[in-house]
Amino acid sequence: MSGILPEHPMEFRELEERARHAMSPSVWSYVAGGAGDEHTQNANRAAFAHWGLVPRMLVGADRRDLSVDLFGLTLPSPLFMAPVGVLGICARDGHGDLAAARAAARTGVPLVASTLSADPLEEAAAEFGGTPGFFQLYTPTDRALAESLVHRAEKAGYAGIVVTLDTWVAGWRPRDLATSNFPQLRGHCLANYTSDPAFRALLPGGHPDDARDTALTWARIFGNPLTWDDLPWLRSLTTLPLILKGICHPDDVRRAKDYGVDGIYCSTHGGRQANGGLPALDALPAVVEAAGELPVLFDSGVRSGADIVKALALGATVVGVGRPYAYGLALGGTDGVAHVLRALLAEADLIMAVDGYPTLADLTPAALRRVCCGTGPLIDH
Ligand SMILES: Cc1cc2nc3c(=O)[nH]c(=O)nc-3n(C[C@H](O)[C@H](O)[C@H](O)COP(=O)(O)O)c2cc1C
Ligand SMILES: O=C(O)C(=O)c1ccccc1
Repeated sequence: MSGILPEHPMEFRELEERARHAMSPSVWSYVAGGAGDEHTQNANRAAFAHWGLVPRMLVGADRRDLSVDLFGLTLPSPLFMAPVGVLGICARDGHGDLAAARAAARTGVPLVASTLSADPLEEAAAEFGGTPGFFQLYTPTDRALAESLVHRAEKAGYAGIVVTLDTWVAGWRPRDLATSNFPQLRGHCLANYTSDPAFRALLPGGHPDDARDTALTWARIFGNPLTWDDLPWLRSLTTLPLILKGICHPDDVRRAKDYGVDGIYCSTHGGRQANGGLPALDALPAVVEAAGELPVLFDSGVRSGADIVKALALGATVVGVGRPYAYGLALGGTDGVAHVLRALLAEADLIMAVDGYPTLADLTPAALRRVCCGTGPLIDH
């Protein structure tokens, strides 16, 4: 604050605005957009304004500890990068997965690497440095391919497998429909498939040289409408921590526990999949209660350090962001991602200092009050 201006935006609004100009219109509308009229996407954000942290004084919060234990790992902070399947096309050089992985190495903020990536999962893992990484699985209909992806992630050193359940079919996305634009159908971000022998075996010629064949084969096998009956098979694939993403109902949490999963990931996919749903933050308390000892990962609508603190107080073990770091990536590659993550963490840390909650253990629901009307509409553009 002594006169040197920051290179990257300090406010989410400006980050979003500048990212919009840095990205091509089709990438922008895919990343920024959501399902239907984006009511749920915006409600995800607005839900945070319905909670207020109650300041406590004379606590002596001059030192804070934001570290957290997750699956036996000690993370320096409770923030993570949610899986974003098009990081490759968000980055100017086409290697957004590597850039995000390098930002993870630099900040200690783990990346949940998407199945849909421009850089194969092994190459991303090689950039993690000492920071653990997680692999997000879109379970294909082809079981041999699912097994291959999980075993590759194990071999590459990933610390856990996140299985996304809410996206075996793409939601109703007017922005993408209006522009007839779906990146993977244009062959983007399929490196984990094209590098996999089990996927290659499904291609007409056994080789991914024909982009159209590759995209069509991908579209045919991408989405597996899993049921609870598939859970023993999924569980049998790995001894790594298994986390289910997209869980918002306490009964689903209890059932997942019965099948031996290690973590619950409460999310509404950033409002990209189903419109008209409840905000993820409103689902969180019941999910946390049902999860008991199991860690709860949370995302959807987090745009500030204050949002992180509120989600933690409502019981999240760790809190993820999606679009914000994708925007940082579009603006400034690894530096841009690290900037976004550090700004979020610095704000969370300062709020914990000023409001007198020096450790994560101090952040409980008792630190929050329900606020009647919030601050009016918050809209992602
Ligand atoms: C462009 C984009 C691509 C995404 N791709 C994936 C993905 O490949 N796998 C997945 O599980 N979730 C994916 N998500 C959902 C995110 O993991 C996360 O749930 C969501 O972005 C959180 O909401 P936020 O953007 O409001 O932070 C994607 C989100 C965006 C914005
Ligand atoms: O765009 C997404 O959010 C996403 O993860 C996805 C990936 C493939 C098909 C549909 C949605």
